[in-house]
Amino acid sequence: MTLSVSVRQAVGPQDAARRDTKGLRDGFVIEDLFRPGEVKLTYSHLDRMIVGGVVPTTNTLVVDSVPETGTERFLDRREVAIVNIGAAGTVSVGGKDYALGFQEALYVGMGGGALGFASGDPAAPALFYFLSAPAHRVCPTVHITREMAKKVVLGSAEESNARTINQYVHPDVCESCQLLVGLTMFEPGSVWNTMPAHVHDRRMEVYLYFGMQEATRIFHFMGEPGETRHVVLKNHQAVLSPGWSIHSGAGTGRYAFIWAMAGDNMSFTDMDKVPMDALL
Ligand SMILES: O=C[C@H](O)[C@@H](O)CC(=O)C(=O)O
Ligand SMILES: [Zn+2]
Repeated sequence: MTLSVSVRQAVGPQDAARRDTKGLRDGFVIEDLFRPGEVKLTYSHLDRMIVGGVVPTTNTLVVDSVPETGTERFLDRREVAIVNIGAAGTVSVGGKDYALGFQEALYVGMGGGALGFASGDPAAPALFYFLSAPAHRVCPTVHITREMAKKVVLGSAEESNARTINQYVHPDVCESCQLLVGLTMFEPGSVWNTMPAHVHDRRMEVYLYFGMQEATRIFHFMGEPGETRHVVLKNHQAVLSPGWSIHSGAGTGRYAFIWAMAGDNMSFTDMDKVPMDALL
């Protein structure tokens, strides 16, 4: 089977607070996204976000019909954003090809048609990170280059969190219905993301950590501010964040991450900052 879908039901805060490590990981961590020759999708019931990895090798991989959506074609009532975190590859949308280099993205609007994924070199495949949310109108397909991203510089070396948030799918860069997607990169030696932490009950969020050495680990903090837990993540693992949960991590070495959100509004700055005193 080249396309597989696993479903994650929503987990509430009281349930999450009682879970052990395995229970937390089963609910929130996506461990195995990028398998050569496969499309691996996770259908989350958090705002119905679909999170996946597509790694074409010798053959083109196609995403066109996914039974879990209950629609004839995958994009009939959905939009998708694809970010390439591997070697050069091509995404075709309804027959039109878009060459996507490292850290380039493609937004495809509702009704875009079949998606085809190919790698330039099967021995050094593209790694397509795939994010899809329900959509209500057609927005144009946009190839988003690294230069097009809107850059927000945050943090400081003293706080170990000097970083740049590159906003890719964002109202100032590329129109979408629900999806907000970007890529956060760090200055050398800075390892903390999103601290002070925040929540946004209006939107879910998912982080994909990448660009890490084999031995590097992320300690990702989640949970209600007064009831925090951590999960330990390796390179290329993702973690789902419900609206009630903080989402902040520290790496034992260099990393980058892709954040993506879907939900009730498109306002990136609509966050409820969590005072440090509220964290327990
Ligand atoms: O709601 C927005 C998200 O949590 C991220 O954009 C935060 C982030 O990239 C960072 O602070 O490093
Ligand atoms: Zn957030």
